[in-house]
Amino acid sequence: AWGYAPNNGPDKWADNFPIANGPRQSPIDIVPGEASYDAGLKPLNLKYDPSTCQDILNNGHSFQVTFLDDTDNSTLTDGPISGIYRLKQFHFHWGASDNRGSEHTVAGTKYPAELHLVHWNTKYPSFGEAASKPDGLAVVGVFLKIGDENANLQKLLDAFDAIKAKGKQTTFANFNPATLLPGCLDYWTYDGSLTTPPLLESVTWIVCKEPISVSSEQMAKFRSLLFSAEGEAECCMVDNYRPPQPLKGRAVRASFQ
Ligand SMILES: C[C@]12CCc3c(ccc4cc(OS(N)(=O)=O)ccc34)[C@H]1CC[C@@H]2OS(N)(=O)=O
Ligand SMILES: [Zn+2]
Repeated sequence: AWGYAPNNGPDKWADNFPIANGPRQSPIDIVPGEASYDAGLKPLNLKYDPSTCQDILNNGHSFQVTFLDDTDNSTLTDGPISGIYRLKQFHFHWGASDNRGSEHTVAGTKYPAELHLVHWNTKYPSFGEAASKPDGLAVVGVFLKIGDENANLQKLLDAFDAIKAKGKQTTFANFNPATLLPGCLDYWTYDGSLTTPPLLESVTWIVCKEPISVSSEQMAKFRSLLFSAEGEAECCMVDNYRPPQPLKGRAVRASFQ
Protein backbone atom coordinates (compact mmCIF):
# COMPACT_ATOMS: atom_id res chain seq x y z
CA ALA A 1 0.00 0.00 0.00
CA TRP A 2 1.10 3.58 -0.60
CA GLY A 3 2.86 5.60 2.07
CA TYR A 4 5.72 8.04 2.49
CA ALA A 5 8.66 5.64 2.82
CA PRO A 6 11.34 5.22 0.09
CA ASN A 7 9.69 2.00 -1.17
CA ASN A 8 6.07 3.29 -1.31
CA GLY A 9 6.36 7.08 -1.19
CA PRO A 10 5.52 9.93 -3.63
CA ASP A 11 8.11 8.84 -6.24
CA LYS A 12 6.40 5.42 -6.44
CA TRP A 13 2.76 6.52 -6.50
CA ALA A 14 2.59 6.70 -10.33
CA ASP A 15 3.05 2.91 -10.46
CA ASN A 16 -0.50 2.39 -9.15
CA PHE A 17 -1.92 5.88 -9.75
CA PRO A 18 -0.75 7.07 -13.20
CA ILE A 19 -2.65 10.35 -12.69
CA ALA A 20 0.33 11.23 -10.46
CA ASN A 21 1.88 12.59 -13.69
CA GLY A 22 -1.33 14.34 -14.74
CA PRO A 23 -1.86 17.95 -15.85
CA ARG A 24 -3.28 19.34 -12.59
CA GLN A 25 -1.39 17.70 -9.71
CA SER A 26 -0.89 19.14 -6.22
CA PRO A 27 0.84 20.53 -4.27
CA ILE A 28 2.78 23.24 -6.13
CA ASP A 29 5.39 25.87 -5.34
CA ILE A 30 3.53 29.18 -5.18
CA VAL A 31 5.65 32.04 -6.58
CA PRO A 32 3.93 35.23 -5.39
CA GLY A 33 5.53 37.35 -8.13
CA GLU A 34 4.04 35.08 -10.80
CA ALA A 35 0.52 34.93 -9.32
CA SER A 36 -1.97 37.26 -11.00
CA TYR A 37 -4.22 39.43 -8.84
CA ASP A 38 -7.87 38.80 -9.78
CA ALA A 39 -10.21 41.56 -8.57
CA GLY A 40 -13.14 39.25 -9.39
CA LEU A 41 -12.17 36.86 -6.59
CA LYS A 42 -14.52 37.19 -3.60
CA PRO A 43 -13.48 36.97 0.07
CA LEU A 44 -13.72 33.46 1.51
CA ASN A 45 -16.97 32.82 3.37
CA LEU A 46 -16.35 30.07 5.90
CA LYS A 47 -19.23 29.28 8.28
CA TYR A 48 -18.56 26.38 10.65
CA ASP A 49 -20.88 24.91 13.29
CA PRO A 50 -18.90 23.19 16.11
CA SER A 51 -21.83 20.82 16.76
CA THR A 52 -21.09 19.11 13.40
CA CYS A 53 -17.71 17.96 14.72
CA GLN A 54 -17.77 14.15 15.14
CA ASP A 55 -14.49 12.37 15.76
CA ILE A 56 -10.71 12.39 15.45
CA LEU A 57 -8.95 9.53 13.67
CA ASN A 58 -5.46 8.26 12.87
CA ASN A 59 -5.93 6.98 9.29
CA GLY A 60 -2.33 5.80 8.93
CA HIS A 61 -1.36 8.76 6.71
CA SER A 62 -2.34 11.71 8.93
CA PHE A 63 -4.85 12.45 11.66
CA GLN A 64 -8.18 13.85 10.63
CA VAL A 65 -11.17 15.44 12.32
CA THR A 66 -14.40 14.39 10.61
CA PHE A 67 -17.65 16.37 10.43
CA LEU A 68 -21.32 15.53 9.96
CA ASP A 69 -22.00 16.63 6.40
CA ASP A 70 -25.72 15.88 5.98
CA THR A 71 -26.68 19.55 6.45
CA ASP A 72 -25.34 22.95 5.32
CA ASN A 73 -24.21 23.82 8.87
CA SER A 74 -20.48 23.92 8.08
CA THR A 75 -19.80 25.38 4.65
CA LEU A 76 -17.46 27.26 2.34
CA THR A 77 -19.03 29.70 -0.12
CA ASP A 78 -17.74 32.57 -2.30
CA GLY A 79 -13.95 32.86 -2.69
CA PRO A 80 -13.08 31.38 -6.11
CA ILE A 81 -15.96 28.89 -6.07
CA SER A 82 -19.63 29.00 -6.96
CA GLY A 83 -22.30 27.14 -5.01
CA ILE A 84 -22.07 25.61 -1.56
CA TYR A 85 -19.29 23.29 -0.43
CA ARG A 86 -19.68 21.34 2.82
CA LEU A 87 -16.83 20.69 5.28
CA LYS A 88 -16.13 16.96 5.49
CA GLN A 89 -12.81 16.77 7.33
CA PHE A 90 -9.59 18.52 8.13
CA HIS A 91 -6.12 17.03 8.54
CA PHE A 92 -2.48 18.05 8.52
CA HIS A 93 0.88 17.28 6.86
CA TRP A 94 4.14 17.81 8.73
CA GLY A 95 7.89 17.11 8.80
CA ALA A 96 10.38 15.18 10.92
CA SER A 97 11.92 18.56 11.79
CA ASP A 98 10.77 22.18 11.79
CA ASN A 99 12.48 22.96 8.45
CA ARG A 100 10.01 20.96 6.35
CA GLY A 101 6.53 19.46 6.39
CA SER A 102 4.24 21.65 4.31
CA GLU A 103 3.02 20.43 0.90
CA HIS A 104 2.65 23.79 -0.80
CA THR A 105 5.75 25.99 -0.66
CA VAL A 106 6.01 29.76 -1.15
CA ALA A 107 8.90 30.75 -3.43
CA GLY A 108 10.59 27.56 -2.25
CA THR A 109 9.95 28.19 1.45
CA LYS A 110 8.76 25.12 3.34
CA TYR A 111 6.70 25.50 6.52
CA PRO A 112 6.82 22.92 9.35
CA ALA A 113 3.20 21.90 8.73
CA GLU A 114 0.10 22.57 6.63
CA LEU A 115 -3.60 22.29 7.57
CA HIS A 116 -6.12 21.14 4.95
CA LEU A 117 -9.85 21.81 5.38
CA VAL A 118 -11.61 19.53 2.86
CA HIS A 119 -15.00 20.62 1.46
CA TRP A 120 -17.22 18.99 -1.20
CA ASN A 121 -19.59 20.54 -3.75
CA THR A 122 -23.22 19.97 -2.79
CA LYS A 123 -24.24 19.89 -6.46
CA TYR A 124 -23.12 16.23 -6.15
CA PRO A 125 -24.92 13.66 -3.95
CA SER A 126 -21.96 12.79 -1.70
CA PHE A 127 -18.33 13.42 -0.76
CA GLY A 128 -17.13 10.31 -2.57
CA GLU A 129 -19.10 11.25 -5.69
CA ALA A 130 -17.81 14.84 -5.61
CA ALA A 131 -14.21 13.65 -5.22
CA SER A 132 -14.22 12.35 -8.82
CA LYS A 133 -15.51 15.60 -10.41
CA PRO A 134 -13.30 18.44 -11.68
CA ASP A 135 -15.21 20.95 -9.48
CA GLY A 136 -16.00 18.45 -6.75
CA LEU A 137 -13.74 19.53 -3.89
CA ALA A 138 -12.37 22.75 -2.42
CA VAL A 139 -9.52 22.47 0.05
CA VAL A 140 -8.43 25.44 2.17
CA GLY A 141 -4.74 25.20 3.05
CA VAL A 142 -3.24 27.03 6.03
CA PHE A 143 0.51 27.08 6.78
CA LEU A 144 1.80 26.56 10.33
CA LYS A 145 4.83 28.61 11.37
CA ILE A 146 6.96 28.11 14.51
CA GLY A 147 6.03 30.73 17.13
CA ASP A 148 3.77 31.04 20.14
CA GLU A 149 1.90 28.00 21.41
CA ASN A 150 -1.46 27.71 19.68
CA ALA A 151 -4.14 27.04 22.32
CA ASN A 152 -6.74 26.00 19.72
CA LEU A 153 -4.36 23.50 18.15
CA GLN A 154 -3.62 22.17 21.64
CA LYS A 155 -7.22 20.89 21.87
CA LEU A 156 -6.40 18.51 19.00
CA LEU A 157 -3.04 17.46 20.42
CA ASP A 158 -4.66 16.63 23.78
CA ALA A 159 -6.62 13.88 22.00
CA PHE A 160 -3.50 12.26 20.51
CA ASP A 161 -2.97 9.69 23.28
CA ALA A 162 -6.24 8.04 22.19
CA ILE A 163 -5.27 7.89 18.48
CA LYS A 164 -1.55 7.14 18.59
CA ALA A 165 -1.69 4.11 16.26
CA LYS A 166 -3.14 3.66 12.76
CA GLY A 167 -6.88 2.91 12.85
CA LYS A 168 -7.51 4.40 16.28
CA GLN A 169 -10.33 6.93 16.57
CA THR A 170 -12.19 8.67 19.33
CA THR A 171 -15.17 10.99 19.62
CA PHE A 172 -14.25 14.63 19.32
CA ALA A 173 -17.08 17.10 19.87
CA ASN A 174 -17.73 20.81 19.70
CA PHE A 175 -14.51 21.85 18.02
CA ASN A 176 -14.71 24.99 15.88
CA PRO A 177 -12.25 24.74 12.95
CA ALA A 178 -12.62 28.51 12.42
CA THR A 179 -10.30 28.88 15.43
CA LEU A 180 -7.52 27.42 13.22
CA LEU A 181 -7.88 30.11 10.54
CA PRO A 182 -5.48 33.07 10.29
CA GLY A 183 -6.78 36.60 10.96
CA CYS A 184 -6.32 37.61 7.33
CA LEU A 185 -7.94 35.35 4.72
CA ASP A 186 -6.01 36.61 1.68
CA TYR A 187 -5.40 33.57 -0.55
CA TRP A 188 -3.89 32.11 -3.69
CA THR A 189 -6.05 29.73 -5.75
CA TYR A 190 -5.43 27.24 -8.56
CA ASP A 191 -6.90 24.02 -9.99
CA GLY A 192 -5.27 20.90 -8.56
CA SER A 193 -5.66 17.47 -7.07
CA LEU A 194 -5.72 15.39 -3.93
CA THR A 195 -2.14 15.26 -2.62
CA THR A 196 -2.41 11.60 -1.66
CA PRO A 197 -3.64 8.62 -3.68
CA PRO A 198 -6.04 8.43 -5.46
CA LEU A 199 -4.62 11.88 -6.47
CA LEU A 200 -7.94 12.74 -8.13
CA GLU A 201 -7.86 16.01 -10.11
CA SER A 202 -10.95 17.38 -8.42
CA VAL A 203 -9.66 20.09 -6.08
CA THR A 204 -9.96 23.86 -6.23
CA TRP A 205 -7.04 24.78 -3.97
CA ILE A 206 -7.34 27.86 -1.77
CA VAL A 207 -4.05 28.52 0.06
CA CYS A 208 -4.02 31.25 2.72
CA LYS A 209 -1.12 33.69 2.57
CA GLU A 210 -0.96 34.19 6.36
CA PRO A 211 0.24 31.29 8.53
CA ILE A 212 -1.02 30.37 12.00
CA SER A 213 1.41 29.74 14.86
CA VAL A 214 2.53 26.43 16.36
CA SER A 215 5.19 25.98 19.02
CA SER A 216 8.16 23.69 18.52
CA GLU A 217 6.92 21.60 21.46
CA GLN A 218 3.53 21.25 19.76
CA MET A 219 5.28 20.11 16.56
CA ALA A 220 7.04 17.42 18.62
CA LYS A 221 3.59 16.21 19.70
CA PHE A 222 2.52 15.82 16.03
CA ARG A 223 5.56 13.56 15.60
CA SER A 224 4.44 11.28 18.45
CA LEU A 225 1.72 9.79 16.26
CA LEU A 226 2.45 6.51 14.44
CA PHE A 227 2.03 5.39 10.83
CA SER A 228 1.92 1.86 12.25
CA ALA A 229 -1.00 -0.01 13.83
CA GLU A 230 -0.99 -1.47 17.34
CA GLY A 231 1.15 -4.62 17.45
CA GLU A 232 3.26 -3.54 14.46
CA ALA A 233 6.84 -2.21 14.68
CA GLU A 234 6.44 1.43 15.70
CA CYS A 235 6.97 3.93 12.86
CA CYS A 236 6.68 7.65 13.71
CA MET A 237 4.22 9.63 11.61
CA VAL A 238 6.53 12.28 10.10
CA ASP A 239 7.27 13.66 6.62
CA ASN A 240 3.73 12.79 5.45
CA TYR A 241 3.89 15.41 2.68
CA ARG A 242 4.06 15.22 -1.11
CA PRO A 243 6.63 17.59 -2.65
CA PRO A 244 5.60 20.28 -5.16
CA GLN A 245 4.50 19.06 -8.61
CA PRO A 246 4.95 20.65 -12.09
CA LEU A 247 2.64 23.63 -12.73
CA LYS A 248 2.13 22.57 -16.41
CA GLY A 249 0.92 25.98 -17.51
CA ARG A 250 -1.69 26.50 -14.79
CA ALA A 251 -2.56 30.01 -13.62
CA VAL A 252 -2.22 30.83 -9.93
CA ARG A 253 -4.50 33.71 -8.95
CA ALA A 254 -4.20 35.98 -5.91
CA SER A 255 -7.16 37.47 -4.03
CA PHE A 256 -4.93 40.35 -2.89
CA GLN A 257 -2.54 42.88 -4.42
C1 LIG B 1 -12.21 9.03 0.76
C2 LIG B 1 -11.85 9.11 -0.69
C3 LIG B 1 -10.42 8.72 -0.93
C4 LIG B 1 -9.41 9.68 -0.37
C5 LIG B 1 -9.80 11.13 -0.37
C6 LIG B 1 -11.07 11.48 -0.75
C7 LIG B 1 -11.43 12.83 -0.70
C8 LIG B 1 -10.53 13.79 -0.23
C9 LIG B 1 -9.25 13.43 0.13
C10 LIG B 1 -8.34 14.41 0.59
C11 LIG B 1 -7.06 14.03 0.89
O1 LIG B 1 -6.13 14.88 1.34
S1 LIG B 1 -5.67 16.17 0.54
N1 LIG B 1 -4.22 16.45 1.03
O2 LIG B 1 -6.58 17.24 0.95
O3 LIG B 1 -5.70 15.87 -0.86
C12 LIG B 1 -6.68 12.72 0.79
C13 LIG B 1 -7.55 11.76 0.37
C14 LIG B 1 -8.86 12.10 0.05
C15 LIG B 1 -12.09 10.47 -1.23
C16 LIG B 1 -12.01 10.24 -2.74
C17 LIG B 1 -12.57 8.83 -2.97
C18 LIG B 1 -12.76 8.28 -1.56
O4 LIG B 1 -14.10 8.54 -1.19
S2 LIG B 1 -15.06 7.33 -1.15
N2 LIG B 1 -14.39 6.23 -0.22
O5 LIG B 1 -15.19 6.82 -2.50
O6 LIG B 1 -16.26 7.81 -0.55
ZN1 LIG C 1 -3.91 17.17 2.83
